[in-house]
Formats: sequence, structure tokens, C-alpha cells
Amino acid sequence: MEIFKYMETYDYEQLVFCQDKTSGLKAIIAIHDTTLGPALGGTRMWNYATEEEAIEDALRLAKGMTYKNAAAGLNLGGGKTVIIGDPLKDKNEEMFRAFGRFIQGLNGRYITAEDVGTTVADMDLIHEETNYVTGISEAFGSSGNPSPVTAYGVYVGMKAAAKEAFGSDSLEGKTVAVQGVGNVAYTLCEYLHKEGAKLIVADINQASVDRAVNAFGAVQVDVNDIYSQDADIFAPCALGAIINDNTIPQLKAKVIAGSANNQLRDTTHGDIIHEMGIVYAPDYVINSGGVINVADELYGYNAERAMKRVATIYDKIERIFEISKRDGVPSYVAADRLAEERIARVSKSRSQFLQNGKHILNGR
Ligand SMILES: NC(=O)c1ccc[n+]([C@@H]2O[C@H](COP(=O)([O-])OP(=O)(O)OC[C@H]3O[C@@H](n4cnc5c(N)ncnc54)[C@H](O)[C@@H]3O)[C@@H](O)[C@H]2O)c1
Ligand SMILES: CC(C)C[C@H](N)C(=O)O
Repeated sequence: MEIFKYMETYDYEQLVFCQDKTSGLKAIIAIHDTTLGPALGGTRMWNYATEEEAIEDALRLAKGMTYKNAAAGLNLGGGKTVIIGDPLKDKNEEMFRAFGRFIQGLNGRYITAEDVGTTVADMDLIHEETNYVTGISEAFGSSGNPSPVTAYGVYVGMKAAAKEAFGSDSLEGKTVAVQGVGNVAYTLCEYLHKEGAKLIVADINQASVDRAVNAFGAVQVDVNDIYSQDADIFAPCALGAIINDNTIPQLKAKVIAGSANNQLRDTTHGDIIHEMGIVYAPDYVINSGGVINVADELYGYNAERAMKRVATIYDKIERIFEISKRDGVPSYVAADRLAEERIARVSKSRSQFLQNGKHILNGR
């Protein structure tokens, strides 16, 4: 992989490699764009097969956060960290404290939070070394685990997508096929069950499936069969790139609305599902509830204010479908336009000179 070439093509600002032998920390912080403000994005811990795979994941996810934060109306740029290792075996206190010190060294250019493989307890350890971390314990007056709030955002976004596809946003009687019933999807299933939706679930972890089957009467299917279910809505809530050449021909659902990041394997897959008439709620918009919630900590956390803002994901998804129809483009393009236009507007309005920071005039 030619890293600088890749960074230049997609406008990345900075890639930071962090190593600490004592704790075994190997982390990559990717900062994509800080036009709107400091880069905020979670830390993923994953057993990557190769270093290249880890770098690629950090870069892709960081860019996604630039778009997510911009579309959510936050004054934050986009970044992400990946820690190479098995979250079940390789974690220790020193690792997260060492990582916190690396974040502190960036002096506020990057703020972290949870992602796949990291928890509130990990954020609390990072917080021992830096204030540039969110999603820390409620005991600190903070927002804690973002997953339930992300789930609420996915739920309201799914309703907006259902309205677009079926003419009504009621999910009562609708069948939803949920891929991965982890932290976000369990709470999502709770909302869906409460509204009277029928649930089909698949997960590589049998305990997670059992939990959803017992609590919500969900029907279990094999992980390979989740795409082809006779469902109204497909909710990808596991990992990325699951809308691809292999899975698209299997899909029967009219709507795709789920929490996973980077759902489209490639932009061409967004074009294909658009042509098929599938209503796709763009991933980084529908799953922005978590980042909206943790970002609220930067103002002194207020749960009510955060939830009100998360509820507007419904309107945001509606707006994206409007742009999609107005401009004759797939919904993922409409979402990108929304984000890019905001970054361009804010960048312009912030371009006037201000007498602060280091400048030749400071000596006068
Ligand atoms: N947690 C948040 O607040 C948040 C916010 C935004 C986006 N997301 C995204 O949502 C997704 C889920 O996040 P989470 O926090 O619930 O993670 P999680 O790890 O708790 O849940 C993911 C679940 O998917 C299952 N899974 C993994 N591979 C699978 C496969 N091939 N088939 C079926 N199941 C599989 C796992 O066993 C797990 O139960 C991730 O893509 C994450 O990046 C999460
Ligand atoms: C800041 C975090 C809550 C980020 C979250 N993991 C996401 O992908 O949006």
C-alpha cells in the first residue's frame, strides 16, 4: 500500500503509529479532516491479520467519521484509532494508559470514544491520562456506553426509511432481518419488538442470538442465510462491506437500515441497490446517534439534549431521500453531498483572520 498516495487521494491529514513495548500497545490513529473541529472517532480493537489491513481500516473508518460528524451537524472533524490485538485476551491497564498519553500528545487534535472491541472501562483508563476522551463512565457526569443511543438513532432512521419505502413509518407487523445482535442491535431489537415488528436474527455468537430469541421471540437463522430472508427490512449491525456482489442478489428486503459502519463494499454497490429500488439509509447518518451522544460531553453532558438531537436522525434521513430524488442520485451520494456541502460552507465562513494562535502579529 502506498500510504502517502492513498492519503493524498482521499485528503487525509495525519496518520500516527503508537507503540509501547511494556503493554504491547500497537495503535494507529488516523486523522482525516479537521476543518470543522478536532477529529472525534472511536477506538476499535481487533485481531487484524496484517498491519496493512489495520491501516486500511483506520483510514476508511476515519474518513467515515468526517462525513458522519459533518452530516450530524457537529463541529467536529473525523478520526479513528485501531488497536491491533484480541480484545478478549490482549487488553491491560497499561495499554490504555499508554494510548491515553499518545492521545494527549496530539494536544486536542484527536478525541476518542468506544468502538468495536472497546468499552466504557477502557475509556476510563484512557481518561486517567488525557481529557481528550468521551464515552467515559456516568460516574464522571459523562455519557457512558453510546450503544443504546446509537440504537435509538437507528430505530428512528429505520422508521424514516420505512416511510419512504412503504408509505408509513409504522414498523408494526414488518419483518426485520438483523445481522449481528451485539450491543447496538440488542437495544434496536427491543424498540422493534415493542412496536410489534417480527425479528429474524443471526450472529456468530450463539449467546447473543439466545438473548434475542428469549427476550423478543426472534427467529434464529444461519449467518449465511440472513441476506435471503423474506424480510421487509435488512438491518446490518455487525461489520462492514456486507453489501457486495455476493449478497446483493440474495436480498429480498425493500429497505436496508442498520448500524454497521461502511456497509457498502464499494460505491458501485450503492448504485446497484439504488437501481434495484432498495431504500438505503446511509450508514454514517443512521448510526450517528452514538457520536452525537458522546460529543454532547464536550458541552457538559445533558442526556435530554443529546436524545433530542439523536431524534432528528429521522428528519436527516428524510432530507437525504429528498436530495436523492431532487438530484437523481443514490442516497449514499446524497448523504455525501450533505456532508461535503456543510464542510465547504463552514470552511468558507471560518476563513477570516482572527488574532489568536501563533502569528507574526504576536510579537507586536
Ligand atoms: N456501538 C456504537 O455506539 C456504534 C456506533 C456507530 C456504529 N456502530 C457500528 O455498529 C456495528 C455494531 O456495533 P456494536 O457496538 O453493537 O458491536 P458488537 O461487537 O457489540 O456487536 C456486533 C455483533 O456482530 C456479531 N458478528 C460479527 N460478525 C458477524 C457475522 N459475520 N455475522 C453475524 N454476526 C456477526 C458479533 O458476534 C456481535 O454480536 C459495528 O459496525 C459498529 O462499528 C456502533
Ligand atoms: C464516537 C463513537 C461513539 C463512534 C462510534 N463507534 C461510531 O462509529 O460512530
